Amino acid sequence: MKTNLVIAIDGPAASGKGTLARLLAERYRLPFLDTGLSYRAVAQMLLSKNLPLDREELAAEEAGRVDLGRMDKAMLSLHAVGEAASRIAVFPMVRRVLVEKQRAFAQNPKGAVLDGRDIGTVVCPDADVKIYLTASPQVRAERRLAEIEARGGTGDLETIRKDIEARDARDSGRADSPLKPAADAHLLDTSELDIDAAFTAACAIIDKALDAGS
Ligand SMILES: Nc1ncnc2c1ncn2[C@@H]1O[C@H](COP(=O)(O)OP(=O)(O)OP(=O)(O)O)[C@@H](O)[C@H]1O
Ligand SMILES: Nc1ccn([C@@H]2O[C@H](COP(=O)(O)O)[C@@H](O)[C@H]2O)c(=O)n1
Repeated sequence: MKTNLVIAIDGPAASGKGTLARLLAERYRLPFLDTGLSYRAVAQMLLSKNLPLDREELAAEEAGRVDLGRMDKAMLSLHAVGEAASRIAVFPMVRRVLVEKQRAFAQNPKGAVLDGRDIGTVVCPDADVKIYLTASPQVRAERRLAEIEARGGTGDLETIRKDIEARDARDSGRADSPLKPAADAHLLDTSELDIDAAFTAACAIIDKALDAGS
């Protein structure tokens, strides 16, 4: 019987990684880390100090100050912070510092669920189960808009879709740890799956992998 379980969830912007990862962490009673927040935290620190986003050493210095246990999702969820995060995420020095912290989190004796862009490829290449979650850009933009509207905000679907596509292009196109499925990842397209159906499909993938390993 396996006593330690590491689950890696990767995928493009607004594919539902965080939503799924959180549900899986509850289901399998594992600690959960949204690694995107760590890149957002670095960006937020630079923005709040009026520091430029294009200086690798400065960004790496701020990365050293990130405390994974004290990241405030609500504060970091601004669109502008996500954009800035994807700019500093291209820097190898920043990635090195954050990946070390993320790996330490994944070393929890129980295991962990981590979501991001490079979990299955770089942070936890030996994860027990890797899921690459995706959905069409149109569906992702519709979900993002619904989320904004549910919070009382407004947005333009076309603009959101273009932003999502631009973010995906930057994340997939960078030289260090680009967004891509690990060779042994299970692909899960949720374009036509609601949250419950996506969760059920992911649990089936995980339970099958656990059965095969036991
Ligand atoms: N299968 C699904 N069906 C419908 N809505 C979904 C589904 N999965 C996630 N959502 C919704 O889509 C939105 C984006 O999901 P979420 O924030 O989990 O994505 P993400 O991949 O973590 O985003 P980011 O790239 O910003 O980290 C949320 O409003 C969430 O409730
Ligand atoms: N493992 C990761 C996680 C995130 N990033 C970068 O951070 C940006 C913001 O991430 P969100 O998931 O919170 O939207 C994202 O666009 C990536 O550039 C990363 O590089 N690696």
